[in-house]
Amino acid sequence: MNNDIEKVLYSKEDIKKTCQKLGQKIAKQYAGKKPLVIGVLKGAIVFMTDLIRNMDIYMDIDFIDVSSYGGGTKSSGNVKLVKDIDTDVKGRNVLFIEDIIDTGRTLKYLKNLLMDRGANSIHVCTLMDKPEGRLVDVKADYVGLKVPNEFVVGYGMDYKEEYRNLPYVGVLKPRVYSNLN
Ligand SMILES: O=P(O)(O)OC[C@H]1O[C@H](OP(=O)(O)OP(=O)(O)O)[C@H](O)[C@@H]1O
Ligand code: HPA
Ligand SMILES: [Mg+2]
Repeated sequence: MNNDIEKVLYSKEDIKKTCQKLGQKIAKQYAGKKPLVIGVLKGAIVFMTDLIRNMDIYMDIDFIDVSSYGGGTKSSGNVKLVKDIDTDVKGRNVLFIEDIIDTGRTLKYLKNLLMDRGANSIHVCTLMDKPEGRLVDVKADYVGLKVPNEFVVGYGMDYKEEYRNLPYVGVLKPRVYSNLN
C-alpha cells in the first residue's frame, strides 16, 4: 500500500496532535451536555475512535452509513442512506464526526435529516476540510486540517474501498488510477 502513495500530506504525528487539540476543545464545549456523537460510516471510523478517546465527558455514540462516491473519486451527486442511527435524536445535542467534507453534499443531507427529526442542536467535526471542493454551502464547526483540491486517501478515507487503514493521509500515484502496475 505504501508504495502506491505519491506524497504524504499529513503524518501519523500531525493527526495525533490534531485529535488531541480537537478532542479537548470539543469536550470543553460539551461538558455537562451529554452529546450524541454520530460517526458517519465508513470514512469516519478511524478518526472517531481516536477523537473520542481525547474527550473526557459523558456521551452516547451511534453510527450512520451514507455513501455517494461508490468507491471512485467523484461524487455521484446522490447521497444514499445505507444504515440509519438507532437513537431517537429529539431534543439531543448531536455532534457528527466526518473524515472529510468535500462537495458538502453528505453533510447537507445529514443536517437536514436530523433537523427534521427534532434534534436540539447539530454540530459537525471533520478531520479534513477541502474548501475548494465545495458545491453546496455548508461548514463544519470543528475542522482539523485543510487539504488541497486533490483526492486524498488514508486514515479512514478510501479509493475503491482500499487504503482506509493507512495511518496517514496522502495522495495516490497516477498509475493507481490507470490500473497499471
Ligand atoms: O462532501 P462530500 O462530497 O459529500 O464528501 C464527503 C463524504 O464522502 C465520503 O464518503 P463516501 O460516500 O465515499 O462513503 P465512505 O465514507 O463509506 O467512503 C466521506 O467519508 C464523506 O462522508
Ligand atoms: O478526497 C477524498 N478522498 C476520499 N474520499 C472522499 N470523499 C470525498 N472526498 C474524498
Ligand atoms: Mg468513500
